[in-house]
Amino acid sequence: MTSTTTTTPTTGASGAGRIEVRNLTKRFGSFTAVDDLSFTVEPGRITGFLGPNGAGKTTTLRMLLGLITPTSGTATIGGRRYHDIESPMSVVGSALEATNFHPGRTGRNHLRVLADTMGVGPARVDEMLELVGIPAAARKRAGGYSMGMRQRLGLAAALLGDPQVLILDEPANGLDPEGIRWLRGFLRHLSSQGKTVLISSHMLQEVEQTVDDVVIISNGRLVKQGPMSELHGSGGAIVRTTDPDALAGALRVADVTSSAQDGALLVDTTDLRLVGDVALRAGLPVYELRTATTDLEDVFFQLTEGTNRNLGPWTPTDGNALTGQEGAQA
Ligand SMILES: Nc1ncnc2c1ncn2[C@@H]1O[C@H](COP(=O)(O)OP(=O)(O)OP(=O)(O)O)[C@@H](O)[C@H]1O
Repeated sequence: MTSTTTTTPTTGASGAGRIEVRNLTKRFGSFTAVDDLSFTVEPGRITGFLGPNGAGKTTTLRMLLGLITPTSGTATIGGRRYHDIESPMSVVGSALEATNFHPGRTGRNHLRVLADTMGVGPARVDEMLELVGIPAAARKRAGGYSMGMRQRLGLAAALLGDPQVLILDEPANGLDPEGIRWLRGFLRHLSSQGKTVLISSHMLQEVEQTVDDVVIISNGRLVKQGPMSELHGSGGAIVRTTDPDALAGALRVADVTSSAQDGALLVDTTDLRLVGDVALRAGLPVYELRTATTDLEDVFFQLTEGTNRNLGPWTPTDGNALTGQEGAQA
């Protein structure tokens, strides 16, 4: 998959598509759902916003989208709070959940109503339905949609205004493997156009092949921000040869430490070429040489374990609970 990063006029040095969250806190009564959270999301990249259930992801996204008011701190898009953006839907497209459609209305009508409020023509509606792969289904009532179809309709709605920034809450939920593959390619295409793509998930593995960067939270607090590649860790390299002791000695001379592991050597470098060259000079055959990747499930668990709280005092009772407009101003 290509990952070309082009800069569009809207993503220049002004950081028009940059999301900045600074010291963001949200308390519900005495319960702190989001706790002094700061992170940045860059244009032209896909960022995974990750954390276990109840970590505070949706609450953060709702603050970013002006649906609830922060207790303190700021969340801005291109330097402005959502409510201060002139025509927000042409700057930010979002899908906070996939169940929020009027069941009696067809997918296409749903989009047309939205398009009307945004001053977008009907041709764009059909174009978006085509783009997300549900042009035929769009003539059916949304009440009969599968979860995957609702996700696609939500995506089409988010894209109607051709926004610079896309914010999707658990977009892979309900998609089959083919759907997830499609979503990955689709989001990659958008980010290669310079758009900012932020997607939340409670499963690192679900998005590991999709995202460039991660922001991991637990208990409402940041536990890690950085490129996805960092999570795979500099776990060193694994090398297998006929005489591990001899190779360990040769590596030591080259200033590289190593230790025995299951008949192979775990080498303290990720420079595979160096290890191969050392083995060659030592006259040792190499049967296996690879980067020692870390198990992502373990990484996620280690980063968030012990800090994960149980669900807070409030649990949504139905699918629409999280779209409540508490604190929202039109
Ligand atoms: N309106 C509210 N009133 C009280 N508590 C709330 C409210 N909204 C969310 N919470 C609580 O805040 C915490 C964070 O919830 P949030 O939905 O943001 O988590 P999440 O990371 O999105 O989790 P999930 O992956 O399960 O959607 C949870 O414990 C939740 O019960």
